[in-house]
Amino acid sequence: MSADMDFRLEDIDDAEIARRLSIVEPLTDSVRDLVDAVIRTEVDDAELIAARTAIEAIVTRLRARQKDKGYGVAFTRDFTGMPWGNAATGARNAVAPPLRLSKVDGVTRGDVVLGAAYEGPGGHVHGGIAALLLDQLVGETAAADNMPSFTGTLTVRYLRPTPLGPVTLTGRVTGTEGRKTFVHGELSDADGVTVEADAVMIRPKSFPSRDQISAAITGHDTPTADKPTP
Ligand SMILES: CCCCCCCC/C=C\CCCCCCCC(=O)SCCNC(=O)CCNC(=O)[C@H](O)C(C)(C)COP(=O)(O)OP(=O)(O)OC[C@H]1O[C@@H](n2cnc3c(N)ncnc32)[C@H](O)[C@@H]1OP(=O)(O)O
Repeated sequence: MSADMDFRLEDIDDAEIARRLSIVEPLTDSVRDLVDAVIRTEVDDAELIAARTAIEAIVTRLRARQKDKGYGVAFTRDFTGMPWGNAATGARNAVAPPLRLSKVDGVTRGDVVLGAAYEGPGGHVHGGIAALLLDQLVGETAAADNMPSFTGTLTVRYLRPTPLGPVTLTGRVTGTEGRKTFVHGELSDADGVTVEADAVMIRPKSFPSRDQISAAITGHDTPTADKPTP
């Protein structure tokens, strides 16, 4: 598995990450807004056709220079990950709601608003979207030292329909056994839990160590703690 994974070095510091995010996040937000507008607009056909022409022109401009495949996962020298294409959280991915998770006292938590783009049953969240968010939640909950575990098994129980709107995710580790980490995750609306998940997360035996990734991206044997010169 590791052979296919796209790790690369972005030799930048925190200020440069913040600068890039300040440019791309508003762009991604605009595209997210576009998706929502295309779903909800009631303008006439001529306006829809005009919009399509304008959007196609923008796509052509953006494709003037582009990567061959997905964004991959870039790391800085001090091992800050930049998974900006990630389907649930990616800063450059308008498909991502986007989910932002943080860990406090062993609990991973995040709030996100799910709008029209995430609909399954009318007015309610698509079951696949709930599973996507829970998968990311259990992944980040199991991750240690910025090194991921992969989802081996994700069991999802839909307790009641989740209305579109604000939801909260919480996850906690319930046990470990060798390379396996067991995680429980919940997705809730204002009235309580709507979907819950239990996951077996596995640190693959073939996955490179942090030092090996560092060596691969920097050409050195060990990660350097030094920040690059801006
Ligand atoms: C990516 C780089 C990131 C850098 C990040 C920057 C920082 C970010 C930090 C955090 C981000 C988090 C982002 C999370 C994203 C969401 C998570 C996902 O969506 S992951 C994608 C979906 N999952 C897959 O594609 C797995 C595909 N499957 C595999 O790769 C393998 O099958 C794998 C790793 C699951 C197991 O492979 P083996 O070769 O290591 O496993 P063996 O050695 O056979 O078994 C080890 C133990 O695990 C059990 N096991 C194996 N497969 C299992 C399974 N599918 N379910 C349950 N248990 C399983 C076995 O029974 C064994 O248990 P016994 O030690 O005997 O007790």
